[in-house]
Amino acid sequence: MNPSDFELVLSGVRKDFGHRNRRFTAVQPLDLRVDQDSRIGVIGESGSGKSTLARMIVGLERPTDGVITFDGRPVPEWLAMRSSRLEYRRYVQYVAQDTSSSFDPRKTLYDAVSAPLRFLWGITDPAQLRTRLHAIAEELSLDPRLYDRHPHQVSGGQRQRFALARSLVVEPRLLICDEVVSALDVSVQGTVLNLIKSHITRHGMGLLFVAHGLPAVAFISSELLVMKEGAVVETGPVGRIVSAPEHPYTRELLSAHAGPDSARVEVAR
Ligand SMILES: Nc1ncnc2c1ncn2[C@@H]1O[C@H](COP(=O)(O)OP(=O)(O)OP(=O)(O)O)[C@@H](O)[C@H]1O
Repeated sequence: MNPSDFELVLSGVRKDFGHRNRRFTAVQPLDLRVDQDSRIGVIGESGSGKSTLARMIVGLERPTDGVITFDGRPVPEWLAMRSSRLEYRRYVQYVAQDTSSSFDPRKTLYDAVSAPLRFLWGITDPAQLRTRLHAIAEELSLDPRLYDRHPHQVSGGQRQRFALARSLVVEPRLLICDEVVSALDVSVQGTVLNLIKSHITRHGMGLLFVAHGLPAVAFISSELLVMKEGAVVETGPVGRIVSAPEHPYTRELLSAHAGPDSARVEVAR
């Protein structure tokens, strides 16, 4: 077994929010298996439960029912003790869309991107940190001189790439991207998607990619999970779903991208 191999298993995972008569189910009972070869795209309209699913995997939300295990160990156990929590953060990294709030405005981008190397990997040697940070900047087509700036002193597209750099520099086994390109200009979206795709391929990482936009998801994923009102209504290889969707809701999503002005749905190879 390769050291980067892993197995994440969701069994009967459900998430409810609210209390008593205001209670509702954001994620219906769901089973899913993710490993180092997975490129899973999660798609669905706003409020369908995609982010809640991602947040449960990283431990930002606790399932109401069901179990999530990583290499056979339940996520709450990974997160219970500091040492295993840090280990879990080395294995599973999460990048969300709202990059402005995920960066400390008082810290430079250098501090932000080097923090996980210091805290999760215990790397403190400045020369080593600099080498790693320069390498990841180059890979994400970022000018390393931007590291001296604060998060509000770079563009939204650059900040999103710094957020990716902060996760990718950790070299996780599983990368979870939650709407990482939605707020970007269409031209920058393509660049960022290509960068993520080449990075995960080169480093052999599993990917769970959450987005509204089918073209982005289809480009980067090999399997799709279509969610509607908290339920998975269709799963399967991207190529099959794009060419022959079975569920009416999937057909609806596809037709929303079929117009002459919409981006073409490109399927990952
Ligand atoms: N902490 C919370 N408390 C209460 N309700 C929540 C909470 N987080 C999410 N929800 C609700 O759960 C449902 C699913 O939300 P979620 O963010 O998972 O959807 P989504 O598919 O990711 O949507 P979007 O694409 O807009 O991000 C929504 O109705 C949302 O309002």
